[in-house]
Amino acid sequence: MTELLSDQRIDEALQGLPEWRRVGDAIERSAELASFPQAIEVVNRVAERAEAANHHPDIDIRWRTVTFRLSTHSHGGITEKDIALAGEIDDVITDV
Ligand SMILES: C[C@H](O)[C@H](O)[C@H]1CNC2=NC(N)=NC(=O)C2=N1
Repeated sequence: MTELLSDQRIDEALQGLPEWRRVGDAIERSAELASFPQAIEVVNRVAERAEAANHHPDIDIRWRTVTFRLSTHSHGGITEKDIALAGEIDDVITDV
């Protein structure tokens, strides 16, 4: 059962996600890639992970900088689904 996380749990989870920060009812991180094509490659790989998880980030692409914002829209806030996908996004960025 997906539930909204407490502020304490969010803070704990962000300890393990040092690139991410809380922005209101979402968590967010940016990454600067080596090129625009590489930024798009990251977005495509994240899209595959998101589809597999049936959980989708908001994505902002500005040249080489990609910003991912995660919130569980159906719950209006941050759930474990956001924490899990954030970890997967970090893996994609590290591996690209
Ligand atoms: C019908 C489908 O399962 C839902 O709309 C999914 C799709 N992806 C989603 N992504 C996010 N971030 N939040 C959701 O509530 C959500 N719901």
